[in-house]
Amino acid sequence: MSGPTRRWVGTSWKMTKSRAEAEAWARRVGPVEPPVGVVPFVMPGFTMLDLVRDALGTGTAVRLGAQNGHWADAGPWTGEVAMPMLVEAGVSMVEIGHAERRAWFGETDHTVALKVTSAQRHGLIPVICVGEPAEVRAAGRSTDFVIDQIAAALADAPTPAEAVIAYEPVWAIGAEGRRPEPGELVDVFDAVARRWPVGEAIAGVLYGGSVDVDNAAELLGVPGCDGLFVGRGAARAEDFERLVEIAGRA
Ligand SMILES: O=C(CO)COP(=O)(O)O
Repeated sequence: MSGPTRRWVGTSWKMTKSRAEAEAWARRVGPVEPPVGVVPFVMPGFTMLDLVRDALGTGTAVRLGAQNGHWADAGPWTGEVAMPMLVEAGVSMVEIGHAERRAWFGETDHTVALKVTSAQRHGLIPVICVGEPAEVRAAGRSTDFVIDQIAAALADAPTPAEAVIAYEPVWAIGAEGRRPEPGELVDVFDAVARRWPVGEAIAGVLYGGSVDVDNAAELLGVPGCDGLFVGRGAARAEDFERLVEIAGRA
């Protein structure tokens, strides 16, 4: 996965959207031709993966992702979805270790590492979510915290160069989150870029947390930021399209 640096623009719908809403979004976004080097992706809920895949259409530039996947290939894991199942559904990327999953569903650095390994064994690009809580930032330990999370996630990765990192500080995510000043992100992006150079050791480092069409360009301007991972700010198809355009100019 070497070559020119890419710009990734992705959205996770988390636990939102009806099938009708999902289909309308995907039908509109599917035919979009992104600017050269921009890689759009969407991560719907599991029950909508086939629907969204079909609504995006064959030949779409938009990659399909899932919001989670289990580390075992199959077995007695009630309620879980295995990476081979995602592959069968047409998924090419899988989100791993989102802050909400770490906070509510017991995800740890260990389970994140297991999932990264499984995703890569099955040819999926893991989107590894990392980010410090507010108290860690207040204590001035953001960079060390994030570096440790990434190192743990990649500890057993068969091909670390084909992993995407999403830096999503916990304090910036969701309706309760605080919009970051780009300057607040510089140190973390700088430290990650030094340790895992893009194109060599990692496929891209994205920023996520309270991104929208108004702050996208300035966030993409943070050195080492290779893209955006967006929740609420990309829920509307037209906003996602704008974000893809903005990434093309950044
Ligand atoms: O968690 C996020 C993306 O995974 C970010 O969510 P928001 O963009 O809604 O803050």
